[in-house]
Amino acid sequence: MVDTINKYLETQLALAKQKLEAKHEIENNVTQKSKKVAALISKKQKKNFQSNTQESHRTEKTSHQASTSGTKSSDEDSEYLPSCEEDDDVHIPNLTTNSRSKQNIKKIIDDGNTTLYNERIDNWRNCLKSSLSGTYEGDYITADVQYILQGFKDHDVNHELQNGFCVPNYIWKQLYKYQRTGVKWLWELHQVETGGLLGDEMGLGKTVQIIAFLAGLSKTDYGTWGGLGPSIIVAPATVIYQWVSHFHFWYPHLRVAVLHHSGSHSGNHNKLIRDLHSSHGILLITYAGVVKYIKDLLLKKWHYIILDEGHKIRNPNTQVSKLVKKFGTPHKLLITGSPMQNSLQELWSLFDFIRPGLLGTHTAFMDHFAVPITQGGYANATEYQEATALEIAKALKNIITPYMLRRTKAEVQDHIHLPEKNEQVLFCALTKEQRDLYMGYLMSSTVRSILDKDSKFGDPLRARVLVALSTLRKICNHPDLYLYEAHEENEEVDEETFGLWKRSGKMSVVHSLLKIWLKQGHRTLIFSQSRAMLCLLEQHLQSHDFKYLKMDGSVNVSHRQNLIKTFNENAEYLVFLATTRVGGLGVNLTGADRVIIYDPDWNPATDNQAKERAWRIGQQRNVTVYRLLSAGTIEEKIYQRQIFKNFLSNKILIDPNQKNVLTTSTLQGLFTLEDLNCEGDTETTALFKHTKVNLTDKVSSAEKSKVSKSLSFSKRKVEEMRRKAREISKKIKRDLEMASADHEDPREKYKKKRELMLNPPKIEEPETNIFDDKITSTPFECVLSELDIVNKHTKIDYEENLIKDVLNSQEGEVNEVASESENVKQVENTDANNKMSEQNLETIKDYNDDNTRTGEKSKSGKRRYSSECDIENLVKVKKVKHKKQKKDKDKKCSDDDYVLSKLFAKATVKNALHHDVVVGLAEKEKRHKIQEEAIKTAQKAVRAIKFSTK
Ligand SMILES: Nc1ncnc2c1ncn2[C@@H]1O[C@H](COP(=O)(O)OP(=O)(O)OP(=O)(O)O)[C@@H](O)[C@H]1O
Repeated sequence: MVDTINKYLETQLALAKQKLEAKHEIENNVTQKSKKVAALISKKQKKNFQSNTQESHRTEKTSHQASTSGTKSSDEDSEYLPSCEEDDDVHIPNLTTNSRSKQNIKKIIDDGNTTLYNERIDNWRNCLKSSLSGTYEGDYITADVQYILQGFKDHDVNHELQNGFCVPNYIWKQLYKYQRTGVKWLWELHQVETGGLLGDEMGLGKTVQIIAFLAGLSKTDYGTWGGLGPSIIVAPATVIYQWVSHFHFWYPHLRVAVLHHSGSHSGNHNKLIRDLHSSHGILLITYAGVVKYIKDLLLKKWHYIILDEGHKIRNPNTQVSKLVKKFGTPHKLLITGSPMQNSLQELWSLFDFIRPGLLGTHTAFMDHFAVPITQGGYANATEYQEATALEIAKALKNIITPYMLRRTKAEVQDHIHLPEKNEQVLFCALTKEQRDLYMGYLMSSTVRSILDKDSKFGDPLRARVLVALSTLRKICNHPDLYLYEAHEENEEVDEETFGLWKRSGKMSVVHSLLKIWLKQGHRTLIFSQSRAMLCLLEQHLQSHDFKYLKMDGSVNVSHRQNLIKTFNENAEYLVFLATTRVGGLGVNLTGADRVIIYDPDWNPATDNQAKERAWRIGQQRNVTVYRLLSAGTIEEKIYQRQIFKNFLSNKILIDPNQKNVLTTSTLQGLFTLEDLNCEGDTETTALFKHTKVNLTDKVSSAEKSKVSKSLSFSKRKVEEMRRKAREISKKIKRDLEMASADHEDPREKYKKKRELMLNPPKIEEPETNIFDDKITSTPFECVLSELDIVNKHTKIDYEENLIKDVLNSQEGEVNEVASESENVKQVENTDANNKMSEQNLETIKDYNDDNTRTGEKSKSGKRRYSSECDIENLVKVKKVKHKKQKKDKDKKCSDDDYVLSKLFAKATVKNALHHDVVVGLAEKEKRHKIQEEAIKTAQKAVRAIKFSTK
């Protein structure tokens, strides 16, 4: 035993030495220029830290206010500070200004100005009249006019629902079935005077459902307002005019005014509030606007307050979160496609708005719900913790289900028939220059001060880490974003080479992609976190004569909607450039069928929101999304973190490759530059090997068939091999059980358990269908998948707790059973409390029933869910597809394969992963684990009953 430990330590020592030597060699190869630049930048950063620290001491009081206001960092809501949405951007020289193609975009006009409003209403009435008489020649197309032009005569008839609720026929008939369910649900909530969260996945028409409901309300004589009273919709700046144009299209009758400096009203804002209030209209306002005008808004009574992209109030401590909760009405709706992004606390904050008190006080919720659920999700959680977490999560689901409606695209695919989506992560090679600069910066005093615990830097470590990470990200994007920081004020910029695509690995990939897509006739959305990067991309597009449009924080809010419309309707624009924050939320960009996410965000929801701009209702073509990552760099770590924010599965965390993943939690892990392993894989592709895009499979199908032939076995042989595998795995299990019964040395036991976890024996997949439809269709499960409960996990606490777990495993058993039964009691009580409110909301039951039915269908038809879950199932999906669809898919595959083969050939892309398969596998593993745990919980319950009778 001592021998083994010694041997192990020796190997580790040898490995560490080898690593150190390799590191020295790399460091020696860093050029003098790179070291000099890094030193200069580090010096500047240090100076900034010092002046910032002094500044922050001086303005401590005011900065505290700003940090809790939630407005400064609220990106696109910067209408009062037009271009400060991406604070840490470098201001690079604008070489593009002279030749910049003019974006001649018209404004959308809201109804803030009474004269203009009356003109619009007259125009609409004329259009209606002329369409009815068959002489329509207007320029204002609305949903009712469109309906008449399609030959229908009943546009002014209402569709009556339960308790006299009337929705105009022309709207009702154009809604998808699930949207009708949504409208009914909103009406149910209205009648019981409560708020709700409409959480449908992005692009399923939440806006339309809300407008249909409000239109219905205005047609229904009900309640103190006798229909629809004056209401407020709060939305991010980019989408407020989208609301205007949706209202003007679907329900032109209603007055919709924007309270924002871009709005059409003139004069005092109080006058607008008064006018709008008396005409029972809709006041559209940004989140920043709420903070600014809260006093005047609270002076009036409002019927509805609706938060679009309501996840913006997920942090309960921001000023805006606190202020929106001050409106007195019970009719509060929150709309978001990403209800929970990071933690359960966020869910609490959202529900604290729609139904204050439902989830208790913040402290009580954190103690009794958030903490146990979070603990149960850790890889090292005990069985008791896991079971408790599961039960509490179920109880939480029961509480919130009546007030939350969420449907996924997969669930409603039979209604909306979205085209296919292919999403891949491309690992791009850094250029030589980038590598050199990256290594140079890693050796700089800023990074050294972070890694050196005894460093004498006075400023907070956190600030230094953030600056260093953002500097590394700049190098990943383009060397010039970094080098420009070292520029002296009067230094000339070399216009020939500044921002040149060849100098950045990712930009080279963009260059190749755009060239190919131009030939293939695709149109592209490019998202970047950074405005400076967007400028470099813009310069590139101009020099290659690509027609493009660009939207970032500097574009006037009232122009944004028309910019989007122009792109969607005008195919000559090949590229739409946007910052992820301004263009990635809420808008419809279905004109594009290709999406490039140039740099990843720490929060996976931000990137997910961005990519959903193209893949939504209205998209006719297959969509391909490429996320670009610089291989081996900080971007890969960010991506891993993104994935693990989506992972709740213990099994994934105890994957043989987990060591690599968990190192991302250490500072050292973040400040390294990883090389490819011996198989040519990056860190992430090695982790998710099974999801790797393997072109050779498709390219040389002839060869493949040769190989498969030579490796084929008879059925009998396969059966025999399976039997053997089963026997072996049983034996290993038996041995392990016997070993634990022998009370062997806990260290030895730990080693064995760890070994087994790292190299699990191949056990056949159980036959059970883990995609149990009930689980899949439960909204809360979808939400849970976005819950981050493993991200704080580190390798060290994993290992330490694993040892503890092994040592405690015997004594824990009895205690667990006792305390668990107590826990079950608590949960039962919560269940009972919530039964009352559930009874009132019949629609939700209808919806769930509906889902179960569709689920059954899918079980036998093997149509849905599977495509998101594993590659094998994907093949099956292909097989059952209609011929034409198959042809489309094949075409898309060959298009995408062609693109990838080109990129691989140029060695600009090192590897590619199927993003949705990576996330889908995690989902599958999660459900598998949950089901296993449910079984264990049931077994324990039986044991508890037996135990209690003894
Ligand atoms: N019933 C419908 N008929 C026609 N078009 C529809 C219908 N429902 C939705 N759409 C269209 O689908 C697109 C997406 O709708 P919408 O913007 O309301 O989605 P969303 O769920 O609010 O998305 P996000 O979460 O991204 O904001 C819009 O272009 C909208 O006009």
